[in-house]
Amino acid sequence: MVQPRFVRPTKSSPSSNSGESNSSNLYVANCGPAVGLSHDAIAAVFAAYGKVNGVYAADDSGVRIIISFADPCSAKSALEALNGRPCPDLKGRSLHIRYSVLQLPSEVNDCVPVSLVDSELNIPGLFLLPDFVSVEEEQQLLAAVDARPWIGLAKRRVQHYGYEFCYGTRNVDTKKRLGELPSFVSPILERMSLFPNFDINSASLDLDQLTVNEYPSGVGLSPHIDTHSAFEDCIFSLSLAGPCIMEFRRYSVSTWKASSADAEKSGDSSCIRKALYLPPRSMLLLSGEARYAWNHYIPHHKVGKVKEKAIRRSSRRVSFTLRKVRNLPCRCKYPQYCDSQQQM
Ligand SMILES: O=C(O)CCC(=O)C(=O)O
Ligand SMILES: [Fe+2]
Repeated sequence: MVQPRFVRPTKSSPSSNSGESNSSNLYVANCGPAVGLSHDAIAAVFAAYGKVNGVYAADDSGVRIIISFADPCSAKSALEALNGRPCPDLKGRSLHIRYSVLQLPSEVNDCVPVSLVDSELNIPGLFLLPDFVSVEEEQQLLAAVDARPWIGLAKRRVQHYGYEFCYGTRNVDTKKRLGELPSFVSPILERMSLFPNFDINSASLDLDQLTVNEYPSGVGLSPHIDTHSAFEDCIFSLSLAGPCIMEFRRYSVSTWKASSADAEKSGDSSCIRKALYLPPRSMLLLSGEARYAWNHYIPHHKVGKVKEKAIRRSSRRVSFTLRKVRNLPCRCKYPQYCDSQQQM
């Protein structure tokens, strides 16, 4: 079954009025499977306010969920009773609750024209190299990760090497080094200098963190900027097994907190949108402006349109995201998106 998609009501949305809403859906932060609270346990608490149609993961964090009530009055009562207070039946956790609205399929599918080459996007610091690995190397890399244990998230599977990536904080624990990167990525690391115009400081090329993502068809990734304080300038992503469309969004009004999908949900800031087709075996590099100021996003679609042709996602796409963990605060030129440079 396709999971419904929800967004927070915008200020101009007809369903919202000065923070009030007639939505029957609530966005609830600070509870979920990642803190030992099952969707059933959460549903039981909210059911005290009316019929609950469903509980859904709001994102991959495991601590943000959507409660869908049958009736808006139930949502209102639950919000008023539970928001901002410790909930004894949910391990005493304080719930942060807002209204959420169901996104219509037409809104989900409003796609931007998709480019096949990086230069067409005109985003400084974004590069795509097709055929970065051969078909044989692709098979070997897939076999190597398939021989190792996967970690199951709500909609996709992941593996972490070098340092573990924590989805709740979107950061790494620098004290928990898992070890060297596995030897199967060594040939890729040696090839990074193939990127043209490659005058980036070499410290950020000493890559020490690898996240392997396996996306089933139709599964994407919420818009985000990789946390500035977590990783250095260069972020590489190798696509294997299947293609995807990656969208890039630059929001005119944004804060670093907005990068964890909030920018998309808040709806109160306009953005420039561009999209690029990532074929299997290609390597993407996000650096400079592309890395620090643009959200990247993989739409949750099974079929995308590329140059008027429908492109069907294959049964899986596996990506290798290679980054360098940052040990000192970020000093980039984009303080509005930078958690290291926030004014208190
Ligand atoms: O799958 C990809 O290519 C991108 C993954 C990504 O953006 C991330 O792990 O932060
Ligand atoms: Fe990312």
